[in-house]
Amino acid sequence: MTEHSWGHRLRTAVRNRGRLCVGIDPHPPLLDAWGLPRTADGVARFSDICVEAFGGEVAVVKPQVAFFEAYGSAGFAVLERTVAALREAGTLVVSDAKRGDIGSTMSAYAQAWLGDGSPLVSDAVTVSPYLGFGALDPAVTLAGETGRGLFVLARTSNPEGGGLQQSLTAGGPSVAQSIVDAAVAQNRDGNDTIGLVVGATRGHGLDLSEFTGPILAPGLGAQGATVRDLADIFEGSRELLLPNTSRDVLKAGPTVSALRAAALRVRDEVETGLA
Ligand SMILES: O=C(O)c1cc(=O)[nH]c(=O)n1[C@@H]1O[C@H](COP(=O)(O)O)[C@@H](O)[C@H]1O
Repeated sequence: MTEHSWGHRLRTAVRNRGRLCVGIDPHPPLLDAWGLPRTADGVARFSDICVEAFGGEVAVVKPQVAFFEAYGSAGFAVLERTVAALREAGTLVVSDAKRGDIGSTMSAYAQAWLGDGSPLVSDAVTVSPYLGFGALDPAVTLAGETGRGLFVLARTSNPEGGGLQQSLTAGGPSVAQSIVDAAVAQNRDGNDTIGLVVGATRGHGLDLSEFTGPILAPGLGAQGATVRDLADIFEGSRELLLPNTSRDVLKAGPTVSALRAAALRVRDEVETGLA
């Protein structure tokens, strides 16, 4: 593993600041609760508060792109500033864009989220493998070259995911397991460029024993998963487990101090529960 690699950068961040990944999801009802307008300016204020509360405090922050995209170019401008400010503060940013397309188009998405000099450049991006894992190749290559990462959806936290993800491929393993296996093969260079998304809301039924990369586990809090569930579900694959929570922390806003305290409390609970 090189010092420049995503796996190395992430391990260092987690060692210094814990493994919790806090989401920035400016849902319209949260804007209301924070006394902010449902406009790009409201999202900007929301994001500034989050940057102040989480930047340099937690290892990883995951802005959910949809809540910015909803306001068009003004929303994207807020997202650009938010991502840059968090990275400037030393927090790793996983942009939750869930991109996935045919290879030639995937290359453009990869440039947008992982390319040096792109206005939206992030440390990692979430991607969907459901156009075929191989279609992600341009993003895999660029991430490897730039020391950035991908989080590939394998077994999602939502109840609707199972029908597709648990169905069996022609070769035998489930669709979700075939994604895990492809990620294991890609990570053989030791850089752990490929992470997986595996929800914390139920048993995943996957064999993760050969997977050494990061596992982003959403579902903690608002979707019902507890720290105890994380410990049970991810027994044996906890080294780079990054539990994600968004609304459960964000509901503590709008003051910076309350928001930061909520994030650090969940972070500490997670550290204790997974020790
Ligand atoms: O890729 C994701 O981050 C993701 C995958 C998944 O399986 N489930 C899931 O909830 N997420 C995201 O994780 C966040 C969860 O938010 P809360 O339910 O508020 O904690 C949202 O931004 C979701 O889009």
